[in-house]
Amino acid sequence: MSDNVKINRGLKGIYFERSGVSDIDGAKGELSYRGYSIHDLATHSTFEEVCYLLIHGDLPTADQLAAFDTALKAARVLPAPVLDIIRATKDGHPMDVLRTAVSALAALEPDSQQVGEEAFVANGIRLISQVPIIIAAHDAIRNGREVVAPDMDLSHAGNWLWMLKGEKPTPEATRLADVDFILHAEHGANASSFAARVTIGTETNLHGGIVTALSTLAGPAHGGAAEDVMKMVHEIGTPDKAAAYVKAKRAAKEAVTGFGHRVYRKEDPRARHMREGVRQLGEEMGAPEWYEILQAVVDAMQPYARHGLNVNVDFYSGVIYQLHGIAMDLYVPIFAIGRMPGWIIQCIEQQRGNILIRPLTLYNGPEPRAYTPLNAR
Ligand SMILES: CC(=O)SCCNC(=O)CCNC(=O)[C@H](O)C(C)(C)COP(=O)(O)OP(=O)(O)OC[C@H]1O[C@@H](n2cnc3c(N)ncnc32)[C@H](O)[C@@H]1OP(=O)(O)O
Ligand SMILES: O=C([O-])CC(=O)C(=O)O
Repeated sequence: MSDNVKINRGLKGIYFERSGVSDIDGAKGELSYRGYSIHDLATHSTFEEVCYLLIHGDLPTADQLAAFDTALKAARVLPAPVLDIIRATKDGHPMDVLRTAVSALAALEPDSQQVGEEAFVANGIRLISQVPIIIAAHDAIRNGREVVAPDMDLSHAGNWLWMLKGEKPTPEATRLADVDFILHAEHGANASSFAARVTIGTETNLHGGIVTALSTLAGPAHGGAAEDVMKMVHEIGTPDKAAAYVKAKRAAKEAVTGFGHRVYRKEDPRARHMREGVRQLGEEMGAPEWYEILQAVVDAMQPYARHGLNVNVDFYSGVIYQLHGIAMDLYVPIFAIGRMPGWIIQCIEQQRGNILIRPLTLYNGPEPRAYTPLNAR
């Protein structure tokens, strides 16, 4: 095989498709959804509005938003066999349980087999509502609590917190979860969205794409980072130990989790909103030490920042969840709640004028050789 072929390992810097959904300027550290800055959306919008924006292309009018919200609320229901499957798998990692439950929905809900834009939008809206319910139901079941019934008066974020905890969330907690979902909603050709596109490229249904995306999100190099950051914070223990921790990691050439990004060379623009959330919440709850440990890690990583190594979105989110008393293994599923509209619209984009995604690998195995039968080896 030719030595002249250029291999783009990890598809670094490769454009494989056009997309009208989100724009990332990695050099400037900027992100927008459908032309709207992430900062404006995180400050002024709700997750429901952002879902509408991502899926339909424009911000909704009040009537459009009300109709969209009604459709989302109508979908706050799980078929009983899915709850049985959650019970049967309750001791697994919540991400495995979530993926299994979404797979079960594909088998149980006849509409899920349909393809085409209309079907993807309808099934997408249903899944946006079902995913947080699966996560909350699993957490209740594994802790021996009753599954909490959805509250149709609450927003998407409020209802998720209500079903998770069984108590009405404060407006502040609801808003923090809402902003977290907005910030995680969409991010171009990230690994899980790309994987979903590969699946949809074979002309399969939306549930298949979402199951692929969930599998891909789970790893520590992608959505699993928030959980790892929290483990790191616990391991460090106090701010004065952060510098030694970072030094040891760098000496061992190991990644400091929550830092680094394939595209951003400046700070991930989403991190600023999460940082402010951690700082404020920590102060309000009389637990400022978590923020202080995180900032001590940031200080210790300063020498590497000039190489483009900065915090990413997952650096701060874990501490927010911890302050809310949410179990560490739920951090990746929470990311999935936020990323649902991004996956859905990318699956929709992929199937418009679809092309099978099928790159090449350059063979570097053994030269052709004679086959030896088993009894002669
Ligand atoms: C929502 C998200 O998915 S955001 C990402 C969440 N993941 C994490 O936080 C895990 C930690 N980070 C990482 O593992 C990586 O930065 C990734 C996987 C996110 C991106 O990786 P890549 O784009 O492949 O970057 P790459 O691995 O080429 O790194 C470039 C250089 O920065 C270094 N580097 C990258 N990330 C880190 C890190 N977190 N800590 C220390 N060094 C790092 C690499 O060692 C490499 O150095 P070298 O050029 O001297 O070999
Ligand atoms: O874009 C990426 O590679 C990872 C990321 O930040 C995300 O999915 O939000």
